[in-house]
Amino acid sequence: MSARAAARAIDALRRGWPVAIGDGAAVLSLLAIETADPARLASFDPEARAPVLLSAGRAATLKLANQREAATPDAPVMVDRAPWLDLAVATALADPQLDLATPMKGPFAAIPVIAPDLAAAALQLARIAGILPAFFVRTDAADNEVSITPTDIAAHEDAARLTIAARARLPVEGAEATEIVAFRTPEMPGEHVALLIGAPDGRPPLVRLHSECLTGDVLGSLKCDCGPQLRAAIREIERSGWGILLYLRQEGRGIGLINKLRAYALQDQGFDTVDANTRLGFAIDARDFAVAARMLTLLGQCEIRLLTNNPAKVAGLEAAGVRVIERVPHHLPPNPHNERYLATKRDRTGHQL
Ligand SMILES: Nc1nc2c(ncn2[C@@H]2O[C@H](COP(=O)(O)OP(=O)(O)OP(=O)(O)O)[C@@H](O)[C@H]2O)c(=O)[nH]1
Ligand SMILES: [Zn+2]
Repeated sequence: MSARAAARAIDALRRGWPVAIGDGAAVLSLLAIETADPARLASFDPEARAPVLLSAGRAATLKLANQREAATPDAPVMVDRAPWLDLAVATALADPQLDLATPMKGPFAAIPVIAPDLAAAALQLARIAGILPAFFVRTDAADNEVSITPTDIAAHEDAARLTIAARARLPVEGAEATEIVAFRTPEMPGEHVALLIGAPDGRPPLVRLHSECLTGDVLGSLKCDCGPQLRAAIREIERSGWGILLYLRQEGRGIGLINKLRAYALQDQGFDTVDANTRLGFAIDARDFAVAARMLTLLGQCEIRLLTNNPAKVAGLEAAGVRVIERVPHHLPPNPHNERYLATKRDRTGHQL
């Protein structure tokens, strides 16, 4: 297992360099479409034979000729290479921003996915790297390519590797008796933090899992309810006597800031938050709440009350061994810009009202 391999692979993909994923039995060599250029594509695939790896959500959006219904939007699909499928066409396949502007060439045909486990790992790596989940693929590795295994990628998001790195007193607005605890793993670029608010009194703590939202938390975006929810959670925990706010670096429900902003651009075209993620080729919610469970466990809290409207957070914590004895609703008044977003969460992602 090499964490270094995953870090190098992420760096390579973002720079437009090829990466090989192998598991001993097979290898897939990948060139990310978002960061490729024509010269790199030509040297990666001189005979223009490499098929395109996409996610099922993207393939369904593109109405690929023989695309079978896949179980999840982030499952792998491969598209046969045709001579006219050059980088510009591949970019239109990868990037939904162009869907309404570019009349699709085609017909595109799906082929059986080569090395499905490796292909799924490749899409996961794209999400971690914050790039569009779309690649040219070859089934051999070139010399000098960064090479990586699915285990390396899994280690990158392995909650068990999380440890406490620092803690300090941090009076915050609305809760002056607060301590901040920062966590990290060797691999993860973003540090998760916990605010311990008030003093433990023997009762299970009131806990809020807050996923990072730069636009809402910091910039005051009205498109979502994150900023007000964050500040209200601190006040409510303080009022309850004591509890914990986990600030999880899961920007954009785990797809990263750039891809979230791509989803916002699709929302500007009329798609809702669910369809925008699917059209980009990501799961509707890519977060893994095992990381939150691990943080609570490291803080010695295995039984909690949870401030949320999202049953998936309850289920995620329970599955990772934290008992949620009560779900406490966390609603804030809507504004004209986030009404539709909140309605979509209620109607399509199981949020409770
Ligand atoms: N991909 C994507 N992410 C979004 C969008 N709007 C907000 N987010 C992200 O969604 C997350 C908000 O999550 P939370 O408020 O913690 O959780 P929740 O699932 O709404 O559940 P609650 O606990 O009921 O608030 C943050 O990571 C935001 O960046 C969107 O349109 N697309
Ligand atoms: Zn937000």
